Amino acid sequence: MALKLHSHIERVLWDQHQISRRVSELASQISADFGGAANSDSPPPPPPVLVGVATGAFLFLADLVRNIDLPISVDFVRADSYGSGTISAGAPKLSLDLKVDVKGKHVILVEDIVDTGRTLSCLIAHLESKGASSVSVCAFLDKPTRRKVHFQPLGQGKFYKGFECPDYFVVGYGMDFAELYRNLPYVGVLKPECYK
Ligand SMILES: O=P(O)(O)OC[C@H]1O[C@H](OP(=O)(O)OP(=O)(O)O)[C@H](O)[C@@H]1O
Ligand code: HPA
Repeated sequence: MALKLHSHIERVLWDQHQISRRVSELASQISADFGGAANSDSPPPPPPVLVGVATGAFLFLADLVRNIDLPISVDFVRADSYGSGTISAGAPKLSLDLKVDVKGKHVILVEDIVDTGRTLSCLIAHLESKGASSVSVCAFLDKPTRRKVHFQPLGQGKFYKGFECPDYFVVGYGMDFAELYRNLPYVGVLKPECYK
């Protein structure tokens, strides 16, 4: 395998400019939805807790929260199912739990990618069991053609999506293959020889 990172990429699907534009649109949408109407007499909803799904969401979460104009909290969970391969190994296991108490709070789960839907389905159920009053999902990429498990946001929660992803195993902007390529600033598809 060649040493230079970018030479491993066959095709870029979303570059840095497209990513940053879309992330700021998502952040504006969240700020508007959770900020309350400027001309309303009713109090704004309590600020949400943004929960990043480690490890893949780390860059998306960092960019998203810096564009949200509300006093939010940030936390992490981890649910492992892919190991070092490209196929989901089945039911995910929670291996890192929340620090923040989400009881009675609005939570936004921040994901890099939704594929089979197993991770989100497991995490939404977990947050419900912890008493969250709503759970929204903000996923940078959605691969709907791969869905195996239907999940639904909890309560008044919404599903915010960055881009719809074709059925490729993608890397970059937090997403890995065998724990590599997370540091690519764009999303791309690896050259076939790099999947070995
Ligand atoms: O919809 P699903 O089929 O459940 O797949 C989506 C999940 O898979 C990846 O996580 P992974 O388990 O690979 O861990 P990582 O975030 O550490 O890369 C990705 O970050 C999502 O969390
Ligand atoms: O396409 C993908 N890339 C990286 N991680 C993933 N987890 C599910 N799908 C993917």
